[in-house]
Amino acid sequence: MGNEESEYNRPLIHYTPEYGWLNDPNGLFFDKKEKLWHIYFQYNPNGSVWGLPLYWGHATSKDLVNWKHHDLAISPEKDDEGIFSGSIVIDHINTSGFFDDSIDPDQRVVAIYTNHDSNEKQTQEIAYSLDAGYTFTKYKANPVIDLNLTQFRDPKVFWHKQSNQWIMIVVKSQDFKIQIYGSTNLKDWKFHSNFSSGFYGFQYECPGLFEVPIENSTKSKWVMVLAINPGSPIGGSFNQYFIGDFDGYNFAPDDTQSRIMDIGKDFYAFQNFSDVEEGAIGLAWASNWQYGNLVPTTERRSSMSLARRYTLKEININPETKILSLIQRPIIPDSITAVNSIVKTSFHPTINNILSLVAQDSTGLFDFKLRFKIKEKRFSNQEKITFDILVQSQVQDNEIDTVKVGFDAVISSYYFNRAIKNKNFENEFFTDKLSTYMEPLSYDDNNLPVFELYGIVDRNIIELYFNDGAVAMTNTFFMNEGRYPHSIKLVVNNEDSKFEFEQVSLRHLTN
Ligand SMILES: OC[C@H](O)[C@H](O)CO[C@]1(CO)O[C@H](CO)[C@@H](O)[C@@H]1O
Repeated sequence: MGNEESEYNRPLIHYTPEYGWLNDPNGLFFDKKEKLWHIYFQYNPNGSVWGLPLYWGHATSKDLVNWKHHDLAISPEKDDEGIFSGSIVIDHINTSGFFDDSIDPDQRVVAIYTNHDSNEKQTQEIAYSLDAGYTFTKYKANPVIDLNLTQFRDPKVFWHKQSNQWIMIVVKSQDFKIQIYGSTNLKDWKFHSNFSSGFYGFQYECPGLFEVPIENSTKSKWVMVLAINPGSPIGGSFNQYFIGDFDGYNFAPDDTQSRIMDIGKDFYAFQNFSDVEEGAIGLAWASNWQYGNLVPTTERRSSMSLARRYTLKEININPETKILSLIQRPIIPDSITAVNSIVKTSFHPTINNILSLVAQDSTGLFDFKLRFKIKEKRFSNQEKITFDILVQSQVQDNEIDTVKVGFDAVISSYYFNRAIKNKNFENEFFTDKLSTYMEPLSYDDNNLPVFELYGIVDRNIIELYFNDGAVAMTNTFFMNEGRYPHSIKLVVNNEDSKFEFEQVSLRHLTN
């Protein structure tokens, strides 16, 4: 690993720019010809804070964890302007007329983005690429949609085969309207409808609409995603989503439920990839506008989340009711292997019988997977029956920094704690304790409740997936200068722990 100071808290497999500021993922697409993933992103190359001029940065990957940086993809015309968020589609049948037969149908790349001009006016523009997504030419008749507004942005476009048209999902941000437009050629757009629902917060941002397969079924549903910032129930930025049907003109939600995509503090501006060969894959910006510009990394600020595969499944939210929910599973290639690990197929922890994986010459990359049952179903509410996974730094100046995730069997809830006394970072909005109630994933033959937990730690970010992706929680954390994860421990808090682990895997990983 890069041992220089600025690298100790730079994630290994979560995308970060080489230098500068990154926020929203943009233009995510899969090049089917090259089998290559492309991410673009909101990028300030001139400093590690958000600022104009703002560009589309660009990176590519064959496996969604090893990224190759490329030159700026789309640039504003003036230094006090920004190429704000947007998306990319592959215009296979050349509806736009931008391409000739020399361009492979799987590489007919058209970007749709918000141009934020010096008067703060926000209009929707398009640009096409004749080299499969590395350089772009702006459409000579831009903008393609101009409502003379300053809060009108973040177009997510896709081909809706059922109604044979391009669909744009874009927000009138502070009017709390998701607007749906249609087009046959990406140049001329017709307003179809508005959709408003869920938490309003201060403003809508980064909307999206994508089809998600239902597990163990041939059916799928449409998922509308919507970013809110500020105004998250846990502070600052978050993504909510709605499940429903889409006919090419109107989105009809199944219910009035607003569902939260990721209950952590650092998962924002989610976008799904265009032209994925099967299913639904997406990722988000792993930070929060409350403190994103202030976190104690210097050369660069923030990273993307891991890419995740999305499905829908009915999950119990209480003993009586199941609801259809997004299931998220991180995409981790086999090239990520264990340097050392502790794997058990059955483990009964006690206060003195713990598991501790210590990495020599740590990469800072770890994961853990637990499947456990609780041996009793009734507890007095004065009891404390918990286990903890402790992610700890190396000892430095006789101190050690810890991030932990645990489970309390009495209230059937996971908890997370990233409270670290960091001399360089103190922020009132950097919420350090989070939790979620979980119904059991299943019950064993003796009707004992079974739960699962998967976590991946990558130097200064931890992604948690509860009950096989039924709930996800993404958080950054900042250990003191030079410190980063060196060990993982599984501990319990009482002598006769009521936990029976059917599976424990603690791994120190290398990429
Ligand atoms: O100054 C940017 C402001 O904080 C916005 O709320 C951030 O907006 C987003 C969301 O993070 O970032 C983009 C711009 O970088 C914009 O297109 C998108 O709506």
